[in-house]
Amino acid sequence: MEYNTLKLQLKVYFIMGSLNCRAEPELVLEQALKGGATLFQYREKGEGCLSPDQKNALALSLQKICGKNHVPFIINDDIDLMISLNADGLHIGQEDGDLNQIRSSIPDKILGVSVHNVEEAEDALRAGADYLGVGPIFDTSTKMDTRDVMGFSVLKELRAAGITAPIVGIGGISEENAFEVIEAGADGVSVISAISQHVNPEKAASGLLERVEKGLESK
Ligand SMILES: Cc1ncsc1CCOP(=O)(O)O
Ligand SMILES: C=C1C=NC(C(F)(F)F)=NC1=N
Ligand SMILES: [Mg+2]
Repeated sequence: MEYNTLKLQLKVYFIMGSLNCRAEPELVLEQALKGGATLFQYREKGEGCLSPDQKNALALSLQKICGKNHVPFIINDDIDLMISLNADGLHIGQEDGDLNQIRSSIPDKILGVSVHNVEEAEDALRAGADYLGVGPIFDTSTKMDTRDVMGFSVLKELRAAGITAPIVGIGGISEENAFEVIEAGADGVSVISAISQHVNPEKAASGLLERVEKGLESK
């Protein structure tokens, strides 16, 4: 997908699985999209996450909600699920398989890769990644096995290295710090709990979008 279109879609990238939600996942997603979330990733991970059948059923239900709202639907890790649902894209980590092989198997899909430094970023882009997920920027209790918290510096380093590809920051991002994440060089913010744990996901999404837009204007 064209860089600029994808950069616009990365503004408020909501990620969620059944474990991350306070309320019913479908309801949380509906509200997040209503509030202005621009992209969605279904990430069913962690202790006690859904069984494959339950996961497939929830994925289908969430995909329909994204379709209704004309927001691309991305699957985390599970390429078979992505293919069986004909989802819009896949997000993978450094240890989720050979990137070149995955890229060639889904040439027309959005492919996102988690990276933690310039070297991983350049490798991912060479292999055909469409966007990079960079983090954890701040402390997070949502994912227990993250790399060390890196702060804004990694975003600045990637841009200083001449990387112009779409980048989204992730990890402990909220309305309070979203502006700085954009200023540091990200095209958007990716959040789980700031929306999924909020009593009003619609308000959470719109607040994040407003801070991201302000950050983009200031660059
Ligand atoms: C999936 C992932 N990758 C790096 S941090 C993280 C969790 C982000 O969750 P939150 O937005 O609640 O900090
Ligand atoms: C671990 C992850 C890191 N980044 C992203 C994204 F925000 F999509 F780039 N998603 C993930 N699941
Ligand atoms: Mg992964």
